[in-house]
This record gives sequence, structure tokens and C-alpha cells, in this order.
Amino acid sequence: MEQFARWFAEAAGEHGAAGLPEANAAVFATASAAGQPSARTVLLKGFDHRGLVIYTNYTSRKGRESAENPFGSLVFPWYALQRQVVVIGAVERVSRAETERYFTSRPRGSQLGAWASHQSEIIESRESLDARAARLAERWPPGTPVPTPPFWGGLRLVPRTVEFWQGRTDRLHDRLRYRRAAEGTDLWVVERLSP
Ligand SMILES: Cc1cc2nc3c(=O)[nH]c(=O)nc-3n(C[C@H](O)[C@H](O)[C@H](O)COP(=O)(O)O)c2cc1C
Ligand SMILES: Cc1ncc(COP(=O)(O)O)c(CN)c1O
Repeated sequence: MEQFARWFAEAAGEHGAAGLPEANAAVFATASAAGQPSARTVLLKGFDHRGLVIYTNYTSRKGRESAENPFGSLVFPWYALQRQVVVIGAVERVSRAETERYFTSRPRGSQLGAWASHQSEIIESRESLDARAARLAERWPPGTPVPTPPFWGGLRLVPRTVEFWQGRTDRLHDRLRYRRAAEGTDLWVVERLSP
């Protein structure tokens, strides 16, 4: 994760350089128990030695798939830097305390939005969504804290491999894959892959 932190800081412009817009946007892939894949963009909200954390609705497709088949992948497409990071690993839920800390930090509108959205379900119309949001805004008027929905929270991708791709001339790119030496350890084997 130290190497990830270096590249993430460069992408986000934490060294005074101009950062990429939405450097924390990544494509998150999951698969059903039957092995059917699905992918969507999410925002990375934190990372440390334990893994990478995103927040979502647990009843969404990604939430359901990562519960029935607890593996996933995150791809960071930092095109302007000719870089890509691909993380593959196990997916677990973050603790309730960690989710609540994050949910409380979100703008009130987003908090109400999380309650209003039965994410990934078919809805009748935009109006029905707006009407539900309006009812919820009355339930928790300004000044009242919005509780964390029980169906909403963090997912942590615990990396097994992290591949750092750096574009180079003639399609002879650098690809360095960090592979965990053994599950549960923080020892990594670095292997160079053919571009
Ligand atoms: C830039 C961007 C960032 C997004 N970030 C998130 C996110 O952090 N969490 C989330 O649940 N959905 C996020 N979305 C919406 C998802 O891409 C997706 O539409 C939604 O989560 C439903 O996915 P699912 O039905 O595959 O579970 C984001 C979309 C975009 C375009
Ligand atoms: C539905 C949804 N949930 C969660 C997020 C994560 O970002 P935030 O917590 O900053 O809203 C996003 C970001 N686009 C989103 O669209």
C-alpha cells in the first residue's frame, strides 16, 4: 500500500502538482456466485494497510454480489499520467463504527439521498424518487441528525495483488505486480509482467 499511496498522491496532486480530476474514481468489478461479472465507477474514500474502502448500498448489485462471492477488483484509470493501478482481492464490509464515522461526514443531502435510494432497483419514475426524498427530508428536518441507513456502508477490498502499470514508448510498458506472499501477511513479492 506504500507504493499505492505514492501513486495516489501523485494522481491527486498532493505534491503541489495539478491533480487529476476525480483521481479517486475507480471502476469496481464484482461477480455473482455464478461468475457473471459486473462493473461500475465508485469513489475511493480511504485506504490503509488493511485495504481500500468505498461506500455504497449493500442491497445494490455490487453489494449483493460482493456478499455472495466476496471477491472484487478496482481499476484506477489515470490516463493523463499514462498510469493504471489494478487491485484484486477479497471484499469485506467495514465495521459499523467506521461506516457511521464516514456517513456522518457526508453532506446532509447525500445522507438523505442514501435513505431515498433503493439502489439498483427499478423505480416507477423520477417523481416517485423525488417524492420519497421529500418525505425523508420532513422526517429528519434540518438540525436533526440523519442516522446511518442499516443497508448502507463501506466495502473494503483487501488486496491480494496490486499491479502498477506505467505506459512507455512502443507499447513496451512497465507492469509491476505486487503479490501478497501469504494471506494475512504484509510481505509482498514483486513480479514484472510482460506489457
Ligand atoms: C464518478 C462516479 C462515482 C461514483 N461513486 C459511487 C460510489 O462511491 N458509491 C456508489 O454506490 N455509487 C457510485 N457511483 C454510481 C455507480 O457507478 C453505480 O451506478 C451505482 O453504485 C449502482 O451500481 P450497481 O447497480 O452495479 O451496484 C458513481 C458513479 C460515478 C460516475
Ligand atoms: C450513489 C452514490 N453513493 C456514494 C457515493 C460516494 O461519494 P460520496 O460519499 O462523496 O457521496 C457516490 C459518488 N458519486 C454516489 O453516486
